[in-house]
Amino acid sequence: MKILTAEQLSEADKETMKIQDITSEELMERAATLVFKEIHKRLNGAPIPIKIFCGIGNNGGDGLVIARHLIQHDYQVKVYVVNYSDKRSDDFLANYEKLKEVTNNWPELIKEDTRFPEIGTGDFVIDAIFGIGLNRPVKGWTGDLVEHINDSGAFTLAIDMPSGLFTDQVPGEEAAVIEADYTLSFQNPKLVFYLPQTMDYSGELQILDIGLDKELLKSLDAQAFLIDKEEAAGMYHHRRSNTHKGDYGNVLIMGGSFGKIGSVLLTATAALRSGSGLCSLYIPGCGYNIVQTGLPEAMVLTDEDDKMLSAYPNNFDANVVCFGMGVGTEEKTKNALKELLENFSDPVVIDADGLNILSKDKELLDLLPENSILTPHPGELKRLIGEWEDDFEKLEMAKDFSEKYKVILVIKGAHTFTINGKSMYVNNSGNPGMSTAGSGDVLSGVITSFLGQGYEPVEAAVLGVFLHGLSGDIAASEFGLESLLAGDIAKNIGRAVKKLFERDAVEE
Ligand SMILES: NC(=O)C1=CN([C@@H]2O[C@H](COP(=O)(O)OP(=O)(O)OC[C@H]3O[C@@H](n4cnc5c(N)ncnc54)[C@H](O)[C@@H]3O)[C@@H](O)[C@H]2O)[C@@H](O)CC1
Ligand SMILES: Nc1ncnc2c1ncn2[C@@H]1O[C@H](COP(=O)(O)OP(=O)(O)O)[C@@H](O)[C@H]1O
Ligand SMILES: [K+]
Repeated sequence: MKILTAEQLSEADKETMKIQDITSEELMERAATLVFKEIHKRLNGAPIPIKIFCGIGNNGGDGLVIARHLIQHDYQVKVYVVNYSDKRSDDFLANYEKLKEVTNNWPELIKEDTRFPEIGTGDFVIDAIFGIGLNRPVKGWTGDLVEHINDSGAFTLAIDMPSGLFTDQVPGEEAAVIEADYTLSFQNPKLVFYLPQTMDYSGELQILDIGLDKELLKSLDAQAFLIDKEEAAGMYHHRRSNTHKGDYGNVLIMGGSFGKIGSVLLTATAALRSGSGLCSLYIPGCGYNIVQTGLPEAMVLTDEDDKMLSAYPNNFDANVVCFGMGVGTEEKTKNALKELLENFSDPVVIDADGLNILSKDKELLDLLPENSILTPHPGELKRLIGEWEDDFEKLEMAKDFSEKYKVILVIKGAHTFTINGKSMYVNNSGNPGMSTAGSGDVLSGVITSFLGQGYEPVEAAVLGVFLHGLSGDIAASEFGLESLLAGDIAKNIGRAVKKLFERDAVEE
């Protein structure tokens, strides 16, 4: 799904009104009624005190429409109008009048000197204060109200955006932002929902299709693409019957050092579990028995050094090489990487210490074959591209780096970002159980495998990241978050592929 900016979305609102010949009030009614239906589906008439905080713009207008429907369905609703300005929007005013027609319990005005209403932990708060129209940080008494809501401990549902959150910048230290438990956002996801600095504000996310014109949305340039099951399934290459192992790639994984042979074992297991036809490992001598015993399906070549990699096996005919897990950053090992980059012209996958070597000796970056895939976690990324002020700057720096060296960056995290020049792909699978040693090694194996099987490099990265996360989700549902081992992620890749083509109960 496309991630769009606030400007694109409000433009799409306006264009849709023209195309569908509807008023903005009608569009608001449509959007907010969908929100009401979601709430009604879950509350099912429960007599919980509902407190709706409405701004005076169109986000507040949504809040008023939701209030009207809830009142008409006999919910206990109290509406507060947060009077941060006197410039009420037309649709806010229209819906204010409509609300007065269905209740005598009129909205209460909250102004600068008003004592904030008490909010119990058992209340249900609806945040309709600011949406995508936010144009400056929320401070002063409005900020105090936002903090008051956050401190209440009540379940908070944000409409479109948690109030105080911008779509295109981080809120800033002093600014107040609603910490929502759930966000129902309109039409398309927003980038801030997925960035490490801001993702916690939105809580659980649901995107509501409010029926903006499909053709119009198709024509817009995405700020980024959110990758879910549907997008991943579209990238997957089905295996044909009439094939043999030579059709599925011959990958070489160069990794490990004394005490870190397990890492390369994880990568190779993941490559084979992801469908590689042939998988060979190039490791220091000390790992030979370990790997031959641990993974009989793999072939093993050893370096002349017993404890670390010191060379690249130039005579080995692989179609993809992955380098870096557990290798350390010794000079000898740097030479091994240099030899690889000087002798291999197809895309390579570089992870972990391979990245740290590149960071220490940036001249090596110029040797990277075009479309190579680099898979840094944030620490490795910082060493590679330098410090950033905030997540938005990080993404710009990463795009510049990707363009300059013509490589694909896979920035790992709760939502992994794959960056290919100006294009960004945001992963939407995975769970915190995957914050465990070796899960990155598994990811490199999955990506390497897909690259070896002939996927376009960016698809190998994006699909690999998604399946790695989905496999982690399957493993977590079996073992629980705490017990998840990186090896479990590798083992479940096949199940993850199957799941791509299963229909979820809710979709049916
Ligand atoms: N037809 C439409 O355009 C639709 C709009 N919808 C809703 O409309 C929202 C956008 O509405 P608006 O553009 O009216 O904007 P908001 O309701 O988000 O904000 C209202 C106004 O507050 C002012 N403001 C911004 N930051 C402020 C701050 N920190 N302190 C004080 N005042 C501040 C701005 O002048 C802004 O226009 C969406 O998020 C969505 O909820 C939906 O009803 C769907 C249809
Ligand atoms: N909270 C999380 N939610 C989703 N995925 C996660 C989470 N934590 C970690 N991961 C994933 O697990 C992997 C961790 O990689 P990395 O930090 O390199 O681990 P290691 O170096 O131990 O192999 C990445 O693919 C990352 O996206
Ligand atoms: K809001």
